[in-house]
Amino acid sequence: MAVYTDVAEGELGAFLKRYPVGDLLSYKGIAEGTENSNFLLHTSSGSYILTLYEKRVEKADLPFFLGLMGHLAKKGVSCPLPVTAHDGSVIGTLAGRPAVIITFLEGLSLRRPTSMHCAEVGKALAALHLAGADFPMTRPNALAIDGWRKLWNASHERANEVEPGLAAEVDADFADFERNWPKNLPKGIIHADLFPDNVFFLGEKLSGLIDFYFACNDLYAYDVATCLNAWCFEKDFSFNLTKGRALLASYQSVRPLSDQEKAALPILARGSALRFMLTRLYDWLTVPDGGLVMKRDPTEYIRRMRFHRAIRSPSEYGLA
Ligand SMILES: Nc1ncnc2c1ncn2[C@@H]1O[C@H](COP(=O)(O)OP(=O)(O)OP(=O)(O)O)[C@@H](O)[C@H]1O
Ligand SMILES: N[C@@H](CCO)C(=O)O
Repeated sequence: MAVYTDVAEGELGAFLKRYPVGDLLSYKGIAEGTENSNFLLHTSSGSYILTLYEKRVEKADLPFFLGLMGHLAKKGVSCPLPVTAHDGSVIGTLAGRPAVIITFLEGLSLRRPTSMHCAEVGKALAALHLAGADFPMTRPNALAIDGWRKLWNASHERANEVEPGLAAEVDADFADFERNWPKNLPKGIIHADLFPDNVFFLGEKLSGLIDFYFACNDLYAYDVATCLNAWCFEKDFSFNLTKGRALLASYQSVRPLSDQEKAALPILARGSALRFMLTRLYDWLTVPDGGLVMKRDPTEYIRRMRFHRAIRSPSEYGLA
């Protein structure tokens, strides 16, 4: 459930008068999502999404996220467009939270993507990387190695409760990443959280990308590695080579990977698996049960870390 902050109808009606969206007809909270409070609005001019930003999104980062969506949409990436208020501002305040209205995207996210969907994602990710190349703002990745370290320090003591031996396993990974993490690969704007719940489809065609609230400047191949983790593993934690091949081939049909990027995929995929394991582990250990925050299982990403550790050649991901 991701409606942390409730909004009264009168308050919302008054807020909407600031935007060229017509009159409010109805609204409801959206259960999906974990980070922010989202509402679906129906107004006399159509459908919109209202987002109230909660704890993890820094207000100072909002101009980057919203500017990026506007930039990408202008360049033909199908993503929500922030609605500008009559006074020229984009970020307002509602129920004591920073609040934004974005356009509604048609489509559905998938629970069981096929290799055809993986191919669509690969192509869209590469198009996003190209379209972001001339975006003028920058944002460092708050969840790069230093950020992982903070999460790990906060979780280390209780890590073995989740999986016996996890503390020593992750300590060894950190030592490896701090020595060997690739630095000189092509870099630019990445989505950094392009999971199936953030991609909409109409049938087999991708209809849009959402949730740019982890977007930042980092290695393009790291974003590819995150997608391999999020899209190409089955529920039994096996890697689906057909899906990997489809995602990577269609990514490369738009933006070919260099030999260095290909060679780095195993360590990037392992690092990305650690990053999602750590945010999940932190929530698992710190967020009270039965609360509003949806906790995700960290062990799914421990399995992925182990899979990548055993990779001997990037061709095992289906790289041509
Ligand atoms: N522009 C949009 N068009 C249609 N639906 C949207 C749009 N933006 C968000 N949604 C809906 O709201 C839900 C939550 O959005 P979003 O993923 O941005 O939230 P979040 O709290 O940041 O979640 P998380 O970071 O966990 O993915 C989505 O799953 C989708 O159902
Ligand atoms: N995609 C993240 C959650 C929120 O960004 C995960 O699956 O852990």
